[in-house]
Amino acid sequence: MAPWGYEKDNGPAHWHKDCPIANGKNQSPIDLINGEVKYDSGLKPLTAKYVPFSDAKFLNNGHSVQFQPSAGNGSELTGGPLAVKYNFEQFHFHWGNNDTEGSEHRVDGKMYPAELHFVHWNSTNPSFKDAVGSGGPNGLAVLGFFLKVGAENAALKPITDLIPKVKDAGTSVTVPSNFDMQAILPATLTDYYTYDGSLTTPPLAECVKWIVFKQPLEVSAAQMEAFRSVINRDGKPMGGNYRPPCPLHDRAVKTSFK
Ligand SMILES: O=C(O)Cc1ccc(OCc2ccccc2)cc1
Ligand SMILES: [Zn+2]
Repeated sequence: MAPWGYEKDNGPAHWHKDCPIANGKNQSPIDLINGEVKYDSGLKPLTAKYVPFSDAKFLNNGHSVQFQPSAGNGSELTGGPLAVKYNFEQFHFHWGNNDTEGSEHRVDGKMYPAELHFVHWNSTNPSFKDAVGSGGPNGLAVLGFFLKVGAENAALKPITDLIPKVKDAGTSVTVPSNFDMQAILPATLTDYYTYDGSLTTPPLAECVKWIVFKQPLEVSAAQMEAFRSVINRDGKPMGGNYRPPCPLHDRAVKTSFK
């Protein structure tokens, strides 16, 4: 199979051939149906402590644009449904070619124009890749933020301003060391959905504690257009780099809010 992607000939319907877990019972993303979620008063806010990175790249890997530090620097996530500390690994985006599509998770069937994922790995493992292969749903913790079109997002502007420099697959650029990743996050990380799931791209490992925030972040129309100018490995617009929702099977989706 050609390297996986989101086109007709290599998209989500093909992924099971290389990754049979694609048809597993704990796959992501899912449609978050408010009538079927269960409030859990034990779900406390999350705490993300992000330290500015001195050496990080913003890159186009052919299927997303991704902020990737060269090494850990003590940036970590704790609290919420998490039993231990998770180390920050990377963040990346999924988006559509118009404002009616683009997010991976959906809420009562509604898609947002984009979704931002902050990926963290369970610090009881020696590395990110070990955490992916550690078995069970506690290897990674991914924070999902829906993006909707509205005011310009000043915290994401240093990143969206770099997009023209990574228009083509395989390109990357150094991110200025004064980039403040913490500023992207809302002040309090309180209202979220959480469930056990998987990577939403191959290898589709079922190793993820998903934490999807109810409140979307806003980005301007110009910032959305910047994402839509990105080109994938086949020279086509990368927009549409989202996997459709997967069956919930017998999983529960819990909420930290009523
Ligand atoms: O945020 C997501 O879409 C989930 C997700 C998180 C991490 C991820 O890493 C891909 C990867 C996993 C193992 C080895 C190499 C690369 C792939 C998908
Ligand atoms: Zn993602």
